Amino acid sequence: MNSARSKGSSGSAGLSFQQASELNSRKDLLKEEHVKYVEEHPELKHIMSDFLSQVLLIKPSNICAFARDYFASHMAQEDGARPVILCGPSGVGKGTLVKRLFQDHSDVFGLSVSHTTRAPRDGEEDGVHYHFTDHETMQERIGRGEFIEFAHVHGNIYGTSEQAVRDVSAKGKICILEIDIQGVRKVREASSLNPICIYIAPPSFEILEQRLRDRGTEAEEDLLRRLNNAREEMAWLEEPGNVDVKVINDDLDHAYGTLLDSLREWYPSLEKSMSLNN
Ligand SMILES: Nc1ncnc2c1ncn2[C@@H]1O[C@H](COP(=O)(O)OP(=O)(O)OP(=O)(O)O)[C@@H](O)[C@H]1O
Repeated sequence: MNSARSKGSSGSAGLSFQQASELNSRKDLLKEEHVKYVEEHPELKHIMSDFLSQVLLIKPSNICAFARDYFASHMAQEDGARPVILCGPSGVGKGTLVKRLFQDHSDVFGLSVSHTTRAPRDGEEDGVHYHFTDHETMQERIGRGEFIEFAHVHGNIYGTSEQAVRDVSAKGKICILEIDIQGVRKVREASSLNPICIYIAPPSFEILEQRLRDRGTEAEEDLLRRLNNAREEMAWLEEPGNVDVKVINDDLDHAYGTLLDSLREWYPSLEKSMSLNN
């Protein structure tokens, strides 16, 4: 007994010193691998903490049965978490509505991380603020059709990759995309993202122009260019089959309510998280 206890006191009963140190090295290696895996899969923490919150909230008497139902429905939702595109002419209020969605339901919705060829600024983290890349790689990936939209701005390229959208779904969130009509066409025709496309429409062209003028962010020439584009864009968006739903942004509260109602129809499971937040 005594000798067993004394061997056991090193934590490696019956092992030679060399075996014990090999075992410890393997344990350290395994621990490192586990930490790396968890860091590479932030969705794991999200899924587990979400599950725990639900258990604590509902306090089911049969936790195993609850876990079975929870994960069955959670995973079904993950598979079907189609991204949502908000589209419409410049100045219609897309940004205003998206901002409000995130203020009220940041746990439900997520934004994709864009790629850029510009250098990181102080405090910017790769994979968090942007995916930083170089011109050559970005051009190659654009050529392979990996980006749902991209733009050249001041000598740099910015873009949204399909993978960045899938990463949001993998974290259990619904990806909200605010992209232009060309991006919408591309995503709908040439990708497997299968987005829900919501057209945010102005009550009238005159009101659209007034909003752009009141916003005061564009010089006259740019403003007229945007209005000119808006006519074509709205004509395309009005064509049957090009969008899934149209929300007229008349009164902001009313439009926001209609938008939430539409989202609830596509994502019945949102009802619970939304009512918890209100
Ligand atoms: N329902 C509304 N009633 C009155 N003003 C509104 C309404 N919705 C948005 N606005 C205002 O209209 C202006 C344009 O809105 P916003 O910037 O959100 O448009 P946008 O569609 O995101 O434009 P862009 O595509 O150019 O970024 C803003 O000044 C905003 O405060």
